[in-house]
Amino acid sequence: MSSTWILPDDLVVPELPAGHPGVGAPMPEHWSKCFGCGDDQPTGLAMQFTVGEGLAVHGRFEVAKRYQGGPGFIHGGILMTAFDEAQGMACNAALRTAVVTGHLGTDFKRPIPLGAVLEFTARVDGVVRRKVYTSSEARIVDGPLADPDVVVGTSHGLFVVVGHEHFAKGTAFADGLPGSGRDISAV
Ligand SMILES: CCCCCCCC/C=C\CCCCCCCC(=O)SCCNC(=O)CCNC(=O)[C@H](O)C(C)(C)COP(=O)(O)OP(=O)(O)OC[C@H]1O[C@@H](n2cnc3c(N)ncnc32)[C@H](O)[C@@H]1OP(=O)(O)O
Repeated sequence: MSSTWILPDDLVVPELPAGHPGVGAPMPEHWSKCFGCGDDQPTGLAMQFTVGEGLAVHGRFEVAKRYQGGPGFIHGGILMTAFDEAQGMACNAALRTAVVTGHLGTDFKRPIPLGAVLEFTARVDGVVRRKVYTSSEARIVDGPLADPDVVVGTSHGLFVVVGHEHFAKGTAFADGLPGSGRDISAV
């Protein structure tokens, strides 16, 4: 069973941005302190991304023991976090602008064991004004229960393009600030 997600009739599929790197090119973290992709966030997922076909990206992470929900399996909120990050990175690659998550819906299709290496394929399906419609699926590609033909989870999300003023509101509470080329990046 899967939840329903209807794309709007006025959806516009964006062109690839100029200078878009080729399929397989590594994508840097968008910020070193990000819980999803940062390399300076010790409890985070440290997801790693590469450019996919068209408006898609691929992301990976290994399910560490600290991400346990029920005994032996990933916590559902961690899987949603990984989908959030993957779909946000797809927006970043396709549009090269800052976005935040407005809505995210996930179908949990199979239990995912600790130690599994998950691969996510996430893409931008289209844009309406500031709204960016995205989708993603996850597979276990290594470790326990690995089977790249089985989709273990799917996600649909609506991201919203925001300006710098959105993040300016958070600077007083921030743990570090993205300020250099290393700290924050587009593809
Ligand atoms: C994360 C840090 C990144 C830092 C650096 C970024 C650079 C890198 C760039 C990219 C990489 C991305 C990788 C990140 C991955 C993780 C992302 C997250 O987890 S983000 C955290 C969770 N999300 C929030 O905290 C949003 C909280 N919500 C808000 O701030 C506002 O509600 C916001 C901005 C989403 C919309 O507010 P308004 O006032 O600007 O705009 P209005 O007019 O309300 O909405 C615009 C359109 O969107 C629709 N909309 C808004 N929310 C919706 C919803 N929940 N469902 C359906 N439609 C929604 C509205 O109906 C409207 O549509 P109509 O154009 O009129 O048709």
